[in-house]
Amino acid sequence: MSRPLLHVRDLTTTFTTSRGEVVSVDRVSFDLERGQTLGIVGESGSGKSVLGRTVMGLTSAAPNATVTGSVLFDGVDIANPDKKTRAQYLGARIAMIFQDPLSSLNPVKLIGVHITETLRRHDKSLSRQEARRRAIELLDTVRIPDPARRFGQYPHELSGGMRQRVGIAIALACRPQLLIADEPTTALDVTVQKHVLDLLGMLCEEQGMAMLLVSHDLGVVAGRSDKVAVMYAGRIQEEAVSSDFFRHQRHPYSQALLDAKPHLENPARAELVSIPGRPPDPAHRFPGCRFAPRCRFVQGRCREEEPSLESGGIPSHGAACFYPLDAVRSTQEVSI
Ligand SMILES: Nc1ncnc2c1ncn2[C@@H]1O[C@H](COP(=O)(O)OP(=O)(O)OP(=O)(O)O)[C@@H](O)[C@H]1O
Repeated sequence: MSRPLLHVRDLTTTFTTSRGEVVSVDRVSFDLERGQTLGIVGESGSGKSVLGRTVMGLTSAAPNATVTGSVLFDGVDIANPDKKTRAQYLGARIAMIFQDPLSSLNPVKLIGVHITETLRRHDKSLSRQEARRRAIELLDTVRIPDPARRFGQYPHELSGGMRQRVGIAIALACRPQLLIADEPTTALDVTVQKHVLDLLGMLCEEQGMAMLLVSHDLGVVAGRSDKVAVMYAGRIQEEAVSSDFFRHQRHPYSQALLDAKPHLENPARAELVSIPGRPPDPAHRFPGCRFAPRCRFVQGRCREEEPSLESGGIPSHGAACFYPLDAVRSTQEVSI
C-alpha cells in the first residue's frame, strides 16, 4: 500500500497563556490520501482551526505555542518546520484558504498582483508577462467572469463570493497537493456558499488535490468529503467514511451535532437546535470523557476514564466512547 499524503500522529498544540496551559489540539491522529477530502467538524472552540493551522506549520512559529507529535507530509515531518522546510512546503505544496478573504487580501494591492506575487515567489524564473497570463487563467479557473478586467481591480471592488474565489486562486497558484480550507464559506450568503463549496470539490477532482475541509457545520462537509472527523475539546471523538458517518453516528456528540445542523439547502430551516451546556474550558483539565458533562447517556465510568477512539468491530468507524450509540441501540433491542 502506498503511504498516505498526510500522516498525522498524536499531534498536540499547547498555548502558554496567563490562564495557564491551553491544550487546543490533543493527541490527534489521522491519515489523508491523495485526492481525498477529510471534513473536520465541531462546535466553535473545539480546536479545528488550530489543527488546520498546526498542520500548515503556522502555530509552531508562535512564541507561546508548543507542537508535539508528527505531521508527515509525503514522508517528511513538518510539525515543527525549519526555515527551509517551511519555504519548500508551506504555501507551496500545502496551501490554506481562510474564513475571511478580506483579512488575507491587501486592500491597496490589485487582485492580479496578489496572484502574480505568489506565482513568482514559487517560480523565480517566471516573467511578469507569463505570471500575468497564468494569474488570469487562475481567475478563470475559479470561475471569475471577465478575469482580465478583475485582474486590475482592488479587493473592495469585488463581492464577498468573488473575494473568496480570489483567495482560492491565490491558494491554487502554487499547485498545492494539499489544501486546508478553514471555514471557507462562513462569511458568504447561502447560495454563494454552495457555489464556492462546489467549486472547491470540482477543483480537488480536476487537480487531484487533497483537502482538509474545516467547518462547524456538518451540512458543509456532507456530500463533499470522503471522511469525516468530529472534534470536541481538542480531541477527535469520531472518525469515519462519510457515507457510514451520515448513515449512523456512533458518538452521542456527533449525533447531537447532526441534530443541531443548520440546513444549507434550506435557509428557512437554518435555526440551530443547540446542544445543552457548553464545551469545557481547554485551560481546565478534568478526568474522564470531555463530553460527559453534556452527554445524555453518561455513566459512572465516563467521568473517571478517558475513552480512546475504538472501532468496536465496525471497520474504519472509530468513536471515543465507552457506550457508543450502536451498543446502546443493540442493548435496547435485546431488552425489548
Ligand atoms: N493563540 C492562542 N493562544 C491561546 N489560546 C488559543 C490560541 N488560539 C486558539 N486558542 C484556543 O484554542 C481553542 C480552540 O480554538 P480554535 O480556534 O481552533 O477553535 P475552532 O474549533 O476553530 O472554533 P471556531 O470555529 O470558533 O474558529 C479555543 O479555546 C481558543 O481560545
